[in-house]
Amino acid sequence: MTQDLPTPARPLKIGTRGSPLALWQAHEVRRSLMLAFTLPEAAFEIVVIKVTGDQIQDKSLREAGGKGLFTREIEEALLAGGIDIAVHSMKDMPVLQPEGLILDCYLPREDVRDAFVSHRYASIRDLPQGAVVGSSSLRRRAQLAHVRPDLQLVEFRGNVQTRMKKLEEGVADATFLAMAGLNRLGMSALARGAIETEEMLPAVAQGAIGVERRLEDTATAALLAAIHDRDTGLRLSAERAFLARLDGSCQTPIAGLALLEGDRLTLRGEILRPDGSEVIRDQISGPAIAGEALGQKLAGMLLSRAAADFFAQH
Ligand SMILES: NCc1[nH]cc(CCC(=O)O)c1CC(=O)O
Repeated sequence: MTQDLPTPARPLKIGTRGSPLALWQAHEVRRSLMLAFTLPEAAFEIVVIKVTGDQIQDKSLREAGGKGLFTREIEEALLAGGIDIAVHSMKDMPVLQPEGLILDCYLPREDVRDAFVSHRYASIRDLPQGAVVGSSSLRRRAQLAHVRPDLQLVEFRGNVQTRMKKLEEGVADATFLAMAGLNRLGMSALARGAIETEEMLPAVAQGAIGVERRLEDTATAALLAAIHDRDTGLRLSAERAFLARLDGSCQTPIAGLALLEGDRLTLRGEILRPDGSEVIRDQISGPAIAGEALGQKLAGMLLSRAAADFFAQH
C-alpha cells in the first residue's frame, strides 16, 4: 500500500470543473485525503477541465442535452489518464458511468435542502399573487407551480453572483439555490431560509460530492475507500436506483430523498408534470443494504400510478 501513496514527485491528479463550487469540492477531497494519509498538499494536483455545460448561457441545459454536459470532458480525461480522480456534484451526475469508470466514493453529505432566496420575501408562502420566481430547474419549477399556480416562472441560469444580480435588478422576486452550495461557499446568509424537505423534496443526490476513478485503478480505490462515507453511499444507492428506474431524463421533474435510521432506510420520492398540475409521491422503508431494490420498487409504485400521458412533452 505505502508505495502506492501519491508523492510531490508523482502527485494524484484531481480533475474538476472550474466553477467556485466545483473548485471548493475538489479542495475538500484533497483535504480529506491529506488528513487520512498525512500527505502534504503537494502530493495532489488540481486539474481544471472546461466542460460544455459551463459555456452554455443562452439556452436551458435540457435543450442543450442535459446532465452529461458537465461530465463528458472530465470523464474523457479520466479514461485517457490525464487525471486520476474526478470530483463531482452527484446531483449533476448521470446514473450510469462510462465503461471503465466507477463512482463509489462519497464524502459526508451536506444539507440536502433547497434555499429560498429573496430580498423582499421570507418564504414561498409570503410571495404575493403573481410574483415572479426565477429558476431553470424543472423540478423546482414544477414543485412551485404545484403549490402556487398563481406565480410566474422565468428561466434563471448562471452562478450564484449572476442570479443575485438578477434579483437585485428586479428580474425576479425570488429564486432557489441548494443550501449545500451556499454552505460550502460560505454564502448561507444569502438564503432567507432552508425549505423543509416536506415542502420541497430535493433532487436525487443533492448535497453529495462523489469521486470517480478508473475501474482497474486499485491503488486509487484503496485511497478513496479511506474517505468514503458509508451512510451517504447507502442513501445515494437508493436514490440513484430510483432515478435510474424512472429513466431520469432531464425532461421529467423528479425528486427523491433517502434517510437512514440505524440500518433502516426510508426513501421518499415524487414525480411531477412539468406544469405542476399533478404530483405523484410515495415512500418506502426497508433494510439500508437493500437500498437499490427499494429505489427500484418505489419508482415502480409511482410509475404504476402515472397516466399514459404523464411523461408527454408540454
Ligand atoms: N445544478 C447545479 C448544482 N449542482 C449541485 C449544486 C449544489 C450543491 C449540491 O447539491 O451538492 C448546484 C447548484 C444549485 O442547485 O443551487
